[in-house]
Amino acid sequence: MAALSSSTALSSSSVNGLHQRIAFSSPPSFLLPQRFLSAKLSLQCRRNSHPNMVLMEDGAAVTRPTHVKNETPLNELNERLVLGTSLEESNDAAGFDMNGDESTVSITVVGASGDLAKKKIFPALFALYYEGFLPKHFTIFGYARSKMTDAELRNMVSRTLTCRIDKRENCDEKMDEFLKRCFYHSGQYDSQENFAALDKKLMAHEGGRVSNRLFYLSIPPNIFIDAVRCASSSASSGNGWTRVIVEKPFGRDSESSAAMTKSLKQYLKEDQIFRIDHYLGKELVENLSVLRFSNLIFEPLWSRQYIRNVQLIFSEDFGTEGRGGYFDHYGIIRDIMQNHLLQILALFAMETPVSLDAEDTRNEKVKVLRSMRPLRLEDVVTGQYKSHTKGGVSYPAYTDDKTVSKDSLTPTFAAAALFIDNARWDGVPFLMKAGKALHTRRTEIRVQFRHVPGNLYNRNFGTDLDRATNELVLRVQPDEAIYLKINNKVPGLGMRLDRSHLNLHYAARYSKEIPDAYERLLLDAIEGERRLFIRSDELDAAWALFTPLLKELEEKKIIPEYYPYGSRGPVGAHYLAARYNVRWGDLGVEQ
Ligand SMILES: NC(=O)C1=CN([C@@H]2O[C@H](COP(=O)(O)OP(=O)(O)OC[C@H]3O[C@@H](n4cnc5c(N)ncnc54)[C@H](OP(=O)(O)O)[C@@H]3O)[C@@H](O)[C@H]2O)C=CC1
Ligand SMILES: O=C1O[C@H](COP(=O)(O)O)[C@@H](O)[C@H](O)[C@H]1O
Repeated sequence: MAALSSSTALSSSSVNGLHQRIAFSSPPSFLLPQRFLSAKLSLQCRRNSHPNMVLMEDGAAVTRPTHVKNETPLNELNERLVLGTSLEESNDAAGFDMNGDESTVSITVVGASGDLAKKKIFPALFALYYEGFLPKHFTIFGYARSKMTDAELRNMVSRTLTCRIDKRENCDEKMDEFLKRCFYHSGQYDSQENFAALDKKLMAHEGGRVSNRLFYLSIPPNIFIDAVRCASSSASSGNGWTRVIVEKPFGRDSESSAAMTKSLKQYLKEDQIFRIDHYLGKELVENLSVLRFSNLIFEPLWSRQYIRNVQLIFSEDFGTEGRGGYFDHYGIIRDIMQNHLLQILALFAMETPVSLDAEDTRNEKVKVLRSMRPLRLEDVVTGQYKSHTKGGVSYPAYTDDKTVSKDSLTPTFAAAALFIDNARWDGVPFLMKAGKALHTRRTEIRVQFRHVPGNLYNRNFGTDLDRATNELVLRVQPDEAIYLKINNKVPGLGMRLDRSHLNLHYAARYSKEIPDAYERLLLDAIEGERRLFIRSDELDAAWALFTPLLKELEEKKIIPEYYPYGSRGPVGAHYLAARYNVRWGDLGVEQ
């Protein structure tokens, strides 16, 4: 923050490096990044004599990747904590010393009375606490204009907390302990005085330790900058790190996004800004790189040579109920495509990063985004849901929402064809489809492969050869799964071919509940791991692709294709796909 000297900027690589771990489970040996460093693990880490390997409680060997630069021996880190160091060094130490007595982490949820705070942020913080991922000394503050006492905040938060389905031991006790660490401060978002009063309370809780502060901006975007300005001048840490999580929307186009970045950078350095895209915290999205880069059967196929098209599909079976005011200003392209789906696309299509370090991954994402063609109007179909009655139940039209104008042309559905003009992906259509009020709630990545050349079994497939190609599906949600459609012989004396799924169904394979995306991202922000957050040049590249299209849609007042609430969306999406010789994978009988 402006008030912070340059020495408060976090030097990321050493912290990231220490927290980036690879776990090898028992046979079959499968490579998984296991980045979590629980308080317990830090302790074990220090006890272990081998600098690169520790044993988890479940017996898995956990190693620190050898590529990590600037690794600081653990005992040296501890020594530095005790001896006192420059701010930058204490940043590293404080970030790592999750179990130590010397540092604290204070998390301030700005906009604590709001929907996102209740629905996602407090429950995620509790889950982290329950699992032992929060440091020994932490405090949570809610900040908003609403008048509330600490007890009222705790009461509000307690109604949102649940225990893991797979772990319920001591849950009530843990909730009580957690709630005792939650406090509330009422204030205006543009008041330095109010933030200064928050600062005093934070200091009292920090008790003279190295103070690390995380502010989560869970407020509407028009007040982001006020809040950052006040937090920076009146409530940033004096001797540790200060980080700010910023929620989307990051502007509405290239210009407004650049203006927001410029304003944020008046008060924060880029490495203090954690722009969140919660899709990057989803388990299956994290697994995308693992699947691709750690399996020989996939990595060599990942190009135009073998992949015919890629589909990124997001659908929700509910409308904008309750969020129409926000949504009408943005529409589905800005709400889902320009961020969530494009981020997945970038991860999918990027070249192999030099390492798992945040900057290496983000560099590759920027490169691939900058190799993409800006969207053209003819490659996009938009839609808006209309009312529909089914089984005696009436479902509203988008424009029935009182906060939406009756003549709104805002798309609640869009399908688009995107292209990456580089050697790997030349000519491969990347199709995106996102919609609200559709027939199902689902997010998936579909990879359709080419035909086997000169396939011996062509005549056994019948006339529709498309049906015989392989398809890899990553079902991000719900009911996470990765399955590969293959061709096999139907058992028996004849030669009949069938399509089957090789299926990694998470619920069947793993008994552990999958953490919510916000848990992963909050923990990353606390640990200073930036890999899953959006860097400003990524954001610029993402907006550059969509801004001309968004302007054209609005200037030409393009009328969306109306589709009934609960349907599969506009038929235009099929024509668009057909133009590129693609069939949407989510529509067939056999999905
Ligand atoms: N809700 C969701 O599911 C998602 C939200 N987001 C983003 O997260 C952020 C927070 O979202 P959400 O919790 O839904 O937002 P809310 O509309 O619930 O606002 C959060 C809090 O901000 C304060 N606030 C609201 N409007 C104003 C205003 N005009 N001026 C000053 N203060 C205001 C209110 O607190 P008080 O009056 O007490 O000060 C409110 O409780 C937004 O940027 C949103 O775009 C992103 C993804 C999903
Ligand atoms: O960012 C957003 O995401 C939600 C969907 O998130 P999910 O994790 O529930 O899939 C979407 O409903 C909302 O419109 C959008 O702003």
